[in-house]
Amino acid sequence: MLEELYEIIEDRKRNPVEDSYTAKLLYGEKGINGILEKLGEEMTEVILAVKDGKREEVVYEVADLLYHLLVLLSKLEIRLEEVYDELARRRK
Ligand SMILES: N=c1c2ncn([C@@H]3O[C@H](COP(=O)(O)OP(=O)(O)OP(=O)(O)O)[C@@H](O)[C@H]3O)c2ncn1[C@@H]1O[C@H](COP(=O)(O)O)[C@@H](O)[C@H]1O
Repeated sequence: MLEELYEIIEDRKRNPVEDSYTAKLLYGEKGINGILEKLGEEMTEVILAVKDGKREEVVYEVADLLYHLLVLLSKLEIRLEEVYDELARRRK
């Protein structure tokens, strides 16, 4: 799932169609700061949902957070495999 979504994001990077939220994030005038702002907001929304004990909202907000993390990785040209390799390196 994460790989598939990452590939769709990469496709939007190559072919930035006008109605794409992803393309707006990747090529917005705020640059990487726009993506970082959204990540901060989404992390806060996860924390608030956890504190409110709203399980369904936690799932929803974590999905938002993962999507925005993938957009960040794509912007920085970091492949998911690099993150997987790092996790594998730490595995005990
Ligand atoms: N998985 C996602 C996804 N998750 C979250 N979001 C967007 O992230 C934003 C979350 O922001 P907020 O929580 O602040 O909600 P909001 O108030 O609607 O957002 P803003 O108006 O404040 O930006 C929403 O606009 C969501 O639509 C996503 N946008 C796109 N995707 C996937 O990305 C791919 C490419 O989509 P497009 O870029 O739309 O073509 C497709 O496979 C989509 O399913």
